[in-house]
Amino acid sequence: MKTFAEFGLEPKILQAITELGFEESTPIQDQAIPIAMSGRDLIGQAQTGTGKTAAFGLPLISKISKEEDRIMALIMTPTRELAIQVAEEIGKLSRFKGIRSLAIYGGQDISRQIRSLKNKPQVIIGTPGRLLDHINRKTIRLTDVQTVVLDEADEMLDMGFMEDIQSILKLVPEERQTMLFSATMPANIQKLAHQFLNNPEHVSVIPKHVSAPLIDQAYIEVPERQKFEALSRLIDMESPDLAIVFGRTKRRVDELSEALQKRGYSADGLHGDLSQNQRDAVMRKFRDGSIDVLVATDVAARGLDVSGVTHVINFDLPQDPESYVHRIGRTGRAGKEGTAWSFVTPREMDHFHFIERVTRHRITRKPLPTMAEAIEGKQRITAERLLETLEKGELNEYKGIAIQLLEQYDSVQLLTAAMKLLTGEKKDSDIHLTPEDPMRAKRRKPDIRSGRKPSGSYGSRNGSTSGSSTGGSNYRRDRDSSGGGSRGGYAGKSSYNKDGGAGRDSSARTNKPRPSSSTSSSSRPAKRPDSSFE
Ligand SMILES: Nc1ncnc2c1ncn2[C@@H]1O[C@H](COP(=O)(O)OP(=O)(O)OP(=O)(O)O)[C@@H](O)[C@H]1O
Ligand SMILES: [Mg+2]
Repeated sequence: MKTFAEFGLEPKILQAITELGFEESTPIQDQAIPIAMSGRDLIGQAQTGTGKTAAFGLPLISKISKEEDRIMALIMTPTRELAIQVAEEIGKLSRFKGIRSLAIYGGQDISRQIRSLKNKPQVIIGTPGRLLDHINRKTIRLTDVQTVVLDEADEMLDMGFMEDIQSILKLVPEERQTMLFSATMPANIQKLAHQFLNNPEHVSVIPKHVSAPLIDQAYIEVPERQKFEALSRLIDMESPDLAIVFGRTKRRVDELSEALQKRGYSADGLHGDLSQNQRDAVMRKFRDGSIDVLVATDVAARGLDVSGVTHVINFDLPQDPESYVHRIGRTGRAGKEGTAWSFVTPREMDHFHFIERVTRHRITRKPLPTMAEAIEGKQRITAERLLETLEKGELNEYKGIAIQLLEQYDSVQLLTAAMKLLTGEKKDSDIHLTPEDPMRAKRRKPDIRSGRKPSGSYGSRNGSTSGSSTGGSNYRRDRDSSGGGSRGGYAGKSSYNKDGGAGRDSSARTNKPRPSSSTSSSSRPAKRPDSSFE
């Protein structure tokens, strides 16, 4: 760990870092910042929540002059919410230096973006489709770009952005610096690296486990039809400050957030079929704590940094181990602890063990919380709220009536009644969730059956700046070989697309804003239940 001053960053940037409360650099920052400052291409891998944004953001900002009136740096992200968040972090880091940055993403009024572009931002943070749209309209020119970052690089590849990225990078000068970052770097990232990077340095601070160390991981074996009861008991028992619940499909997210609301939880849903205004509103509510539970598809799995998220719950198991790592990584960030729970139906045990194996983490099995534990959890919270109110004081207005009541009734009984009222009865409303198909174990390739461990992306290159990730994650290779990226090696894959479409009516799907360019949409494999991220 270093102090940021040791990187030779200018005072105005150091001032911003101090203001953000960063005291020491994180390991990925230690390793990546000097290389990035030197101008070399870089592939950076480090656990979720360990400050990769600043690792690429600080060197990028330090190279740009305030006087520039051209786009000097381009950061691409797979989702809109992440583009917004990264733009905010870049904004904070460059505040005193006076660098102008702008998020460019689908779903937002394009003429508004065009107006903002007139302010001559030096840093653009965008999703590929909308970027291409601007490029085609000639509202964005990339001919002066010196630095390109692909955040969540493996996800961009996975979502089928390869062609879009190719088209975009063709327009960026070749003598640029290019950096790829993610917590997971499957072997096929080499394809990206090969094409777009020039003799990159690999920085990997993944120790033994790819998942972040401060996350307590557990699973509950539960049949599909009992999942909702399990969820409400779990939330009651654990009383999270903020929780993210991941569902497999958009329909699932809609049904689940509605069901939670019916039961009296403060929850809302996020997925790719909502309008951007709705998406923004949900994220705003979650960030300011006006909802406690965010129910989301994998659109929220990558990169999102919301402080106070104490719990991640995989209501449905994710499709692949990477997604598991990123989903649970929404908690346990920046040195804080977090808890991740996964619901596993009996038929999904093989798939779950596969996730355990690839992530090299044994996940503790826990029993379904009992009704008594759930009630106890709720009562504990009520007692805490009561005591907080007591400590805050300003209770005089209520004293008169309290004294009167105490003269007439037994104090224990009175308090008990007050607690009951505060805790609230569980509303026994009619909850119906459409069952989801189980997530199946992938078909094994011979090299896995022969006992070779999946390697490469989760390797134990222990803090080194090693050569490359050859060797590779086996299951990624399966996925590639089984259908050009649009179909994977997972037996149940075809159902995801079907469910994804069925989640909303087709008019909702056509709402999905697409870039006008023909380059971007048709070639994209619709491999996820919620592929309308960007
Ligand atoms: N040196 C630091 N000291 C304290 N906090 C930091 C430091 N660097 C970054 N942070 C904070 O840590 C949090 C996580 O950072 P960031 O979002 O960059 O993580 P990440 O590695 O990109 O994670 P993910 O893989 O999930 O995208 C942010 O709130 C960020 O402001
Ligand atoms: Mg990140």
